[in-house]
Amino acid sequence: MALICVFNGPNLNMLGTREPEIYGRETLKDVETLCADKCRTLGHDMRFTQSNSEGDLVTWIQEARGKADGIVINPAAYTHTSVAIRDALAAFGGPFVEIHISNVHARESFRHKSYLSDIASAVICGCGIAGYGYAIDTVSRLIAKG
Ligand SMILES: O=C1C[C@@](O)(C(=O)O)C[C@@H](O)[C@@H]1O
Repeated sequence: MALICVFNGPNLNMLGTREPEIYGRETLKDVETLCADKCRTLGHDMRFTQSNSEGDLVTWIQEARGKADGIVINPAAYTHTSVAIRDALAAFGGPFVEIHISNVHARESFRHKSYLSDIASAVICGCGIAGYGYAIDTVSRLIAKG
């Protein structure tokens, strides 16, 4: 049994009411339920967290080192700005998948740049919250491969 951490960045606590035409009407609780069901089906433990603070995300990634087997992360706006989150993920050592609910490449040009994508095992975007399930499937497969 593996441990998969699912980390969520700023404003994702407002899912469901935040720009629903872009992010849909499902809440972060719905995302958590989807991820928990997926991890249970695959036989994995899960830690699911959200923070509006960059430092919390960096600390959680550091804490995952040596404890978690893989990470699924939606860094939200920090995707486009954070060298600190990139550095923490580079030091993690295991597979991580970057996920975005919306298709960031079909949006404003500042969202086309990610500080993480080139070191991620995979990047999923534009699939809605279903993308979290695909990300967990991918991380699980990579963990099994070793
Ligand atoms: O907050 C978010 C959410 C997002 O990561 C997504 O899931 O589509 C896309 C980001 O550009 C944005 O800042």
